[in-house]
Amino acid sequence: MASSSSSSSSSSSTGKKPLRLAIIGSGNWGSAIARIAGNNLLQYPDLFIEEVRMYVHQEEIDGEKLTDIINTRHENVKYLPGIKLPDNVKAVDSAEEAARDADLLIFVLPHQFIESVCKSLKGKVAKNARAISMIKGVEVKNGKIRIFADVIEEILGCKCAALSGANIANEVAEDKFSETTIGYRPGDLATAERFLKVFDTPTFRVGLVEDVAGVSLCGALKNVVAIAAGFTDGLGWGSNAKAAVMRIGLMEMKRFAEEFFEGVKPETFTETSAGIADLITTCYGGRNRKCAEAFVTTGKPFDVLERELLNGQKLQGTETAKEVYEFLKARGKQDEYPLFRSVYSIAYQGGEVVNLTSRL
Ligand SMILES: NC(=O)C1=CN([C@@H]2O[C@H](COP(=O)(O)OP(=O)(O)OC[C@H]3O[C@@H](n4cnc5c(N)ncnc54)[C@H](O)[C@@H]3O)[C@@H](O)[C@H]2O)C=CC1
Ligand SMILES: O=C(CO)COP(=O)(O)O
Repeated sequence: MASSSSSSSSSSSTGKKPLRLAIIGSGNWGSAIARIAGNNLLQYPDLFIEEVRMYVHQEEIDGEKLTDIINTRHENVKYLPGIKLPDNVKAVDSAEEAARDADLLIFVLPHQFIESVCKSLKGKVAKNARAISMIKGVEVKNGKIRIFADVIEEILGCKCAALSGANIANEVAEDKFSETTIGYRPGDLATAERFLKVFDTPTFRVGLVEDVAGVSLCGALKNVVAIAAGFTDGLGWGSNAKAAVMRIGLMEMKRFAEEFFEGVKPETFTETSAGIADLITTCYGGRNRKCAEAFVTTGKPFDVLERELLNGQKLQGTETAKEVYEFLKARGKQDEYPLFRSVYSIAYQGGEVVNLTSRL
């Protein structure tokens, strides 16, 4: 596993044109990452074009367009309030405009929107551009499962890495210390190192691992475990129960990845920020945990809780629980993943939450 580094080579010394960065997404995490990327680009003027265009799914807030608010007040008042974005981050309301002439693309949208946004970019991104997926989710379609780095690669035709880690967006935005992990394709360390320059700061330390699928699956599957952790909180079951759910959840995550994806490295799950560290932070401080706790204490369904508690931000864990369950059921394997199965049953089939651990 490579660790974080900061090489000082510049494009002027290599005679290359500076690279244009685009950010496709501007939610809670998208905005936190725009702050880091915008600031970092200014440190490498020979390597990167200063302006970074950020795609904003347009909406009006008190009669004003969100893009106008971001471009004038330099704050995403809805999804990351109270945090100043650098002036070189320019909000645009079309993914196509954000991606125009981009050499590096960051995909950071809730997973349910990625396919339609990528399709709007089909044929409009250079084949030698490089992308990175920060999406925590999987696509399940026609009985097949794919990580979003693969979806992006297939639709756009350019190579795609993945970034995931123990990264509660608000903490990262406040420069509280975090680590993260970039997973890169075999032999493509160069792309990872380029993105490392975009993201690495003294308080946001980037590690590298040659494992796009492992990094992506950690990010997606830990959200299902976080729902279970939230259930234990709602039940008032205490720390031991939550730790048990997290341990069993980590085992199911790892086994699922090894069973259905080739080349996944076990140590991605146990040694990186994308693995065990993200599982811990999400089970203690994330939105999935929070809504699952409220599901138990209020009896309200998840879609209502998402609207009431998250102010437009999106839950990923419930959708992923459903997608993973459907994928497993199609193979008759749902009973081999009892925690994943219990989360699905409680969230979607009216299963009793007190039975969360009865099959484990
Ligand atoms: N928020 C966090 O702490 C972290 C989130 N992530 C992951 O990053 C990804 C993006 O998450 P966030 O930036 O937090 O998003 P978010 O949860 O804040 O979602 C809201 C975003 O979705 C956009 N949106 C709503 N409807 C849309 C549509 N029809 N088409 C396109 N966009 C639409 C909204 O405009 C807004 O930008 C997710 O997969 C999440 O799991 C990863 C690490 C940390
Ligand atoms: O992925 C996250 C932290 O790394 C955020 O998790 P939630 O989506 O549960 O808030």
